[in-house]
Amino acid sequence: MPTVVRTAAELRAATSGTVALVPTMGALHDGHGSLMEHARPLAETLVVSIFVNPTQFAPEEDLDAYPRTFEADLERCDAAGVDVVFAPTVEEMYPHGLDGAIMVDPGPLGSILEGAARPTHFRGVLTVVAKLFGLVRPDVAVFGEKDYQQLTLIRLMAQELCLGVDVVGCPTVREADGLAMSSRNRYLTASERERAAAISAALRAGVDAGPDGPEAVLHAAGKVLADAGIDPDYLVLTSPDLGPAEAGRESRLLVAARVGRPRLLDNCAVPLGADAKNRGK
Ligand SMILES: Nc1ncnc2c1ncn2[C@@H]1O[C@H](COP(=O)(O)OP(=O)(O)OP(=O)(O)O)[C@@H](O)[C@H]1O
Ligand SMILES: CC(C)(CO)[C@@H](O)C(=O)[O-]
Ligand code: BAL
Repeated sequence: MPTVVRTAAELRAATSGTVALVPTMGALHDGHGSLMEHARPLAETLVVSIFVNPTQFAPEEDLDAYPRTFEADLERCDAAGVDVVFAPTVEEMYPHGLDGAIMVDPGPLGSILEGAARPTHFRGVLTVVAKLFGLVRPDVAVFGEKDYQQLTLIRLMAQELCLGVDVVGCPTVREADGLAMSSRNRYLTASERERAAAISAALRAGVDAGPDGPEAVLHAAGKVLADAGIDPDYLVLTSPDLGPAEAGRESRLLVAARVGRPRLLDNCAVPLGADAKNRGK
């Protein structure tokens, strides 16, 4: 079993050599498993953090209801060869309280897409990730592409604040019908769960329409969502770094939609126009 540590002092004693970190909020599934597998060969010590971070939840969100499955999480970490599970208390992470703390400003990229729907979210995410980097001192940290804007912002933060951590992204792990795995999928009823498959189907339709250009991509993806009765919060095509999409280039198609209780996210790469046609040859 991994060594479970709760404080910064215990963490220091438990880690040595090069360190890889996989930050999570627990309720671990195969998506997290793939991050651990990816991270395992990258360093001598593999640390997984499990911390449901209050500052990234708005008051009306599901902080209290967020699934907590610590014993099962430990088993999963054990199976993935994790050395250390860092599961701090809120007091350990926020010794000066949740309001009085210094917070990381995510800048303009933090207020679009997810940030438009959750205005304080990325401030909380970047702050806790910066703290985790400071506590764990990883050489490398691994995050999922499922939360693409989060990954983009963490990469940017590591560069701009010269944190000396190599930020690595991993592909999204999906259920058999294409739905991106997510801890919040458990909030879906059986009929919502069936309907939710349309989100990844919409992305696939968007990719297929890539050779015909950006408008065709958005139209094809939007139609699949509409046919399933899903009204997306956003469905956008951007450049890989979340700027404007450029014809003839690789782009990113991102979607967020509420299906019943949870807000589901997904995204994928979409080659556009000439680029997509060339790849098809
Ligand atoms: N299906 C997935 N494939 C790959 N990585 C994933 C997947 N789901 C989550 N991750 C990654 O795991 C890390 C921890 O995420 P988190 O604990 O919030 O899980 P989650 O399933 O995304 O939960 P939530 O439902 O709250 O969004 C993040 O880097 C996230 O991008
Ligand atoms: C990166 C993270 C662990 C920070 O709390 C969280 O946002 C998540 O699980 O994606
Ligand atoms: N994986 C993103 C965490 C959140 O929604 O708070």
